[in-house]
Amino acid sequence: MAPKAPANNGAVVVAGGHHGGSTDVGGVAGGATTTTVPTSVAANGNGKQHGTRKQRRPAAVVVSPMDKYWTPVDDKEAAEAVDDGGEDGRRPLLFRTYKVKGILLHPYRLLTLLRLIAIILFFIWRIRHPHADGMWLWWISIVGDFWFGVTWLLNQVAKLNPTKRVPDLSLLRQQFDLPDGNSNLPRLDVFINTVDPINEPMIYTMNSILSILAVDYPIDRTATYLSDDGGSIIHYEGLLETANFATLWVPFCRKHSIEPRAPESYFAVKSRPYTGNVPDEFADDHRRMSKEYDEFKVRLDALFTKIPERSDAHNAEAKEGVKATWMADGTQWPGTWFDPAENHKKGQHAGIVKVMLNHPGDEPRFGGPASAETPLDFSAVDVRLPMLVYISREKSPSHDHQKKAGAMNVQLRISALLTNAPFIINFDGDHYVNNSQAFRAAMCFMLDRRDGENTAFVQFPQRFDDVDPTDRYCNHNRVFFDATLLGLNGIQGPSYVGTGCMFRRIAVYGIDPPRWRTDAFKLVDNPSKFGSSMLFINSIPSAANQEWSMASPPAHEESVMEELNNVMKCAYEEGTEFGKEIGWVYNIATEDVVTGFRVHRTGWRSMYCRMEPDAFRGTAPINLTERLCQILRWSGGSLEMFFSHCPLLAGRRLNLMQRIAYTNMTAYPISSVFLVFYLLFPVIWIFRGEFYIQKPFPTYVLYLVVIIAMTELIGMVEIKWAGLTLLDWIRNEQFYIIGATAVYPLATLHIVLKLVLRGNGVSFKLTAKQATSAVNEKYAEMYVVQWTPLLIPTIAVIAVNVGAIGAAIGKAVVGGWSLLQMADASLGLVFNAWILLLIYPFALGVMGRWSKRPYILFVLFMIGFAVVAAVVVAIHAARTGSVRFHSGHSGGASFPTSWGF
Ligand SMILES: O=c1ccn([C@@H]2O[C@H](COP(=O)(O)OP(=O)(O)O[C@H]3O[C@H](CO)[C@@H](O)[C@H](O)[C@H]3O)[C@@H](O)[C@H]2O)c(=O)[nH]1
Ligand SMILES: [Mn+2]
Repeated sequence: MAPKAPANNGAVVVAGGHHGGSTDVGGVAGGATTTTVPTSVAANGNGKQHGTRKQRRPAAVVVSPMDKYWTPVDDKEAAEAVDDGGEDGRRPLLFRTYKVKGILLHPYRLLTLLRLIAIILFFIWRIRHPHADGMWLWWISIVGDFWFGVTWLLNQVAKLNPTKRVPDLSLLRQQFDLPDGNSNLPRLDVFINTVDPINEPMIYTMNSILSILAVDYPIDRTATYLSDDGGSIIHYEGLLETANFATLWVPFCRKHSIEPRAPESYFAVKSRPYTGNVPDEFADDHRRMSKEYDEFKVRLDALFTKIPERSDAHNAEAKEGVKATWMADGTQWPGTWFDPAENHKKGQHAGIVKVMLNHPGDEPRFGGPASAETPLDFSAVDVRLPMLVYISREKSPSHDHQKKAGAMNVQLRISALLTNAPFIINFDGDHYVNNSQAFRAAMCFMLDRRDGENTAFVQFPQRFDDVDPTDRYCNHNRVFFDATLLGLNGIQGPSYVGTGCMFRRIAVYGIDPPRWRTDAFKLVDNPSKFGSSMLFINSIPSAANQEWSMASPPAHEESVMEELNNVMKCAYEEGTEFGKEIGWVYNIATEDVVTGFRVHRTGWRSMYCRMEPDAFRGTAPINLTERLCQILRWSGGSLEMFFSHCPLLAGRRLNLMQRIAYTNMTAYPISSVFLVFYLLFPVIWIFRGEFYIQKPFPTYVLYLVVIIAMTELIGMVEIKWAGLTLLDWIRNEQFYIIGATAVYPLATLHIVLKLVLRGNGVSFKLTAKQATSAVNEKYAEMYVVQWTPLLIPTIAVIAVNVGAIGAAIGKAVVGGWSLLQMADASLGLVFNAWILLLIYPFALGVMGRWSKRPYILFVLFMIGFAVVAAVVVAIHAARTGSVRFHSGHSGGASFPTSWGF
């Protein structure tokens, strides 16, 4: 997204340097969609353009209402950059920095300060009044409230300086694209991972690959590496089909400048404005492509039957007893077989690397007119395809493969030998490029003159296609992606959260950023930590040079092929620093956060890049159980990181605020222990009458009301600057509570067991992706109830709170409450009802299909209250012989707290 360029600002940049007084920045290389609208042109002839004012409005970037409250803060720098016009080899200014306008920022900070004062006063007051009906509960709640206060503060301080950075695509184009259609942009290796063609439907992975191949980036400067952790021939042949289909799809995308460039998503939208240059051919081409794509999908599906049939035929001939899986060329598949056999099963097979599309060379190659083989006219389109490589690393039962992190470290070495691009971008198999300008956008940060060379990675937000409109399970994580990460962006940069992140290769290698290099600095101080491959070690210096450009396609000599085999062996990493100081970090369920942490700790910074339309999109687990498993992995991994890589002790290269942010990001599951206590506390209601956790009660409630109201106020300011909806905010609260009851206590327990008993941490369980195309019903997956013990604690919390409300009603019927007691009791009820409201999405989740009619849930709740109330009345009647109203004495265990927010 891009805040509107300030209209009357002399600093709206058109750097003169390279292009003299040229006003043409609308180069249409590779299907670019940039438009230039010169309003007045008065170049003064010396390369500086004082009289020129242009509104540059890249068509792919739309001004969003989310940007209303932001204002640019780098006008001066931008103006200076225009003045020196890139002279003396100075890099241009490729993004603009925005901060929240004072009208929101000042109240936001002030409210934070006021709430801090309020909670401090609250604690002082509580400590001075140690009165309660149960002192042990009082103590627990004091510790709990203190912990909530601290974590709230940790969470909040990292958000006090939100910073947005908006890439300037047209300036990048102007600075790096050459008039002859070539480009000076740096080279980029794309990593994409998959494990299983069923659990991660292959159609996603192949769509993702197609969208990457069709990206608007110099064709000879990207190479895509698919890592297949299943060693599956289906992926291998699927990728061959895809490479083949890409010869039509990619030129089609370029010819008509279509978006998005993943066919499944493209064809899902029925109509959209045309932005290409050959509108009269579009309708025909579109129809043909749609047909071709359908046929392509049929071919992909057919692989699941074709290959077994082919193999059966071969096996019948061979008659050896083993049922091998055969490749099309009549040789045995080195990876996993359909009928697993020794050395041909998951977790035990040879390594495979196969270049499917070779480097295309740096000369444009135009297609031909429509013909029998090529049904579309590509005579004015560059039909080259970027390089594409299939990798399946060696697996053996004697080695821990370290899941995704292990796969990525192999990609790191293979790509170093083949293309060795200074930059790397990574995708999960189900995430595709939704905005063809995304790679360029990330480059704006890497190449900017300010902190570009100290920037290790550019993280994009994760956006999802398959989430239901109300985002029941908070899959979008809007508060995190649109508020928290902008906060970090104002410190040392966003944390690395996985898919959709561009890296500087040497930062992944653990090398120091320029800012922290001393005179004694050596790029490779100790080669052996990189392992034994000299080819790999020798590739490091060129990876450090972002201008480094491969003159010719990589050679596939025998020696290189041999070395490729060597670096993907399980044993390669023995005695090296891979998984520790080099590459993606091992032995943790969230390799992403901890890898980013290591990079930040080395002194690098990172940048956050949101754009409109979304850069990348993917699928999210919308089944409650899958979603809970996912956050179990995340929270378990985070907590593990808190103990194994303690952010507080990270050293001076990690900004103090960043350290605080990482502490909060990793220690957050601990809060749940207190939270569960609070949420289950109403159980006392059911068995006892009056019960106060803090006396004098009215003052206590007053404090809580103030503190909670302030949280909500802060939240309301936050949703304004972050551009969130109220629902986004509520979902975030709700899922926090659901996580805190269902998952975080378990994650905490896991880690305690691991620390105390040296057991295993939380492991990486793949989230199953649903195949949307396979089912007719929308969000069908959301209605599936999959039983898991993870559901128990939250169900217990629901039961306790329904029980508490029912008991209160029952007691109100039979008890003789005074007005004051009634007031106390109703406060208690508000708390119970509030808990139920927060847990509501979970309750819907366990209702399965019934949740299509949410009123059923209310009916169930009512029945629950009535039943419990009736039981209370009945017990009372049994005890006293009759139902006498106005007897016993009962009160409210009113129980709001200051938790969490
Ligand atoms: O042995 C394995 C297991 C997983 N993966 C890949 O890892 C990716 C992420 O797996 P997924 O099950 O989709 O996890 P998510 O929770 O959806 O992933 C989020 O969280 C992960 C960390 O927990 C990050 O690595 C991801 O980038 C981020 O999208 C997928 O592409 C998998 O193919 C492998 O390559 N090998
Ligand atoms: Mn995923």
